[in-house]
Amino acid sequence: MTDKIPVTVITGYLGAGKTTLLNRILTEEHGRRYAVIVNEFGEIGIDNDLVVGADEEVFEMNNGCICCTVRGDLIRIFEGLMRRRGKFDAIVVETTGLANPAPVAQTFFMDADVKDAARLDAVVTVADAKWLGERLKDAPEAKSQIAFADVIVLNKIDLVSDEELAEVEGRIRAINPYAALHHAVKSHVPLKEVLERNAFDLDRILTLEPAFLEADEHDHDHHDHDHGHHDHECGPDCGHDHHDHHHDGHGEHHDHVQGVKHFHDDDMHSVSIRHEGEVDPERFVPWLNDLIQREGPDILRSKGIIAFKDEPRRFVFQGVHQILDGDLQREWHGGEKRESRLVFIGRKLKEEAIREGFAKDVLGLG
Ligand SMILES: Nc1nc2c(ncn2[C@@H]2O[C@H](COP(=O)(O)OP(=O)(O)OP(=O)(O)O)[C@@H](O)[C@H]2O)c(=O)[nH]1
Repeated sequence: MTDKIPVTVITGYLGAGKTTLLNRILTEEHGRRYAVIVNEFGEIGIDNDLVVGADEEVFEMNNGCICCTVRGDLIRIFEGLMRRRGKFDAIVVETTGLANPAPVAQTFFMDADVKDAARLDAVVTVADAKWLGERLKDAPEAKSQIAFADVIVLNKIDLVSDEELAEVEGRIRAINPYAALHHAVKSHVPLKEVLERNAFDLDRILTLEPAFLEADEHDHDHHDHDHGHHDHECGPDCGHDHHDHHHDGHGEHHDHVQGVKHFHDDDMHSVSIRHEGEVDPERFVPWLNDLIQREGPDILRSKGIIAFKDEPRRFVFQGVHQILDGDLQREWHGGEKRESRLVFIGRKLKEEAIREGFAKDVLGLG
């Protein structure tokens, strides 16, 4: 797994700050060499001119917005890149003009050659703090981009008040409580928070946000519980769960929970399941496959770490819509609790049915 080239997919709504982030990646001193694939649907290489001072080569995909074309193009470009392996350390795909990052992300699970050579490191969604709230109401693709994210750069915070920021962050968290979230001006985030994070090491995703998970599972309707405090009410020692909240000298905040209001999104949300113990792979795998086949159009992302009976290694899976990928990875450590945790993020998920299915089909209860 480690010798695979990490691929970062940057997505986000029109004008959110993706090119600004890409420029940062290409110009900042980080000692790494990035190959960049820019996705210019129906446009003629405008972004190329905006990518300043890049030593790296920029590959363009000019085509229509159709999944197969995207995959075909990406695979072709990717194969070309792979012939020059050794010239770069990682790949960044910017999906400008492509509302839905699914076909790009799926390529890394579907195509055998691509899968052997590369791994999807993270989907990074750049969001416009000023306009995201509106776009979440009227643009389904803006919502999907939030749901897909492993990392969210909440950009343009210079244009909003603290209250507006708390609101938009709350709305993001209602859809995706799992992504690492960074506030930014001009997409200024420490690049180590965005690139080569191995965000698919699900340990982080499945353990970092317990407060949000609890809230999401049990407290949908209470907008003013513990996490609904405003900044001025909540000092550094207040005891609320601030996670890794810190300043890095540029005014950005990371994984910022403080002051965030809690919302429920009627349309897009997440379901997490935690089973404190092992499961039988003979029961689990068919259940998961069946669920993903049935509900795949609505499940945008699925992720999990599973403790299989009589198996010393952890089974780790992830998926984009119906495309699932999973394998046995490292062994469970001595002190580690053998438990199974799964997360589904999607549209109008049938939460009760998913839970009941897990209890009945996997655990054999009821
Ligand atoms: N006020 C403010 N403007 C910003 C910030 N970040 C980017 N911008 C501006 O927003 C505009 C859009 O930024 P881009 O980086 O081109 O956004 P994009 O997501 O690549 O846009 P498309 O490629 O058109 O989808 C530019 O004029 C940027 O200078 C920010 O944090 N604050």
